[in-house]
Amino acid sequence: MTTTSPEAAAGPETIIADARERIDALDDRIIGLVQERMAVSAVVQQTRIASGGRRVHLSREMEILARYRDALGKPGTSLAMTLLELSRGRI
Ligand SMILES: O=C(O)C(=O)C[C@]1(C(=O)O)C=C[C@@H](O)C=C1
Repeated sequence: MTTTSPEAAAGPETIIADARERIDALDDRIIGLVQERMAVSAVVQQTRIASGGRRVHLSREMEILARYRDALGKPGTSLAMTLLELSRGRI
């Protein structure tokens, strides 16, 4: 008797449509997390500015860039730069 996985039985169009649904759901969650990150970052920046500091904290940004690069390689650095730009605006 041969066994067939549900994926193999489904056919390529169904597999692709199902996977795209999962990708859309993941993107919704990622966008929500980015928006949450922006809101939390705004709290940090506003608190620092209100106590006489600057909006930007470069050594903290270096830690974040290194974290993303270590996890995702060179494109991770670009992703972290985009997240930082979304969170604190352009510098
Ligand atoms: O961690 C901080 O001190 C922040 O202000 C947050 C944050 C960030 O979005 O990660 C934003 C601006 C700073 O330049 C560094 C980091």
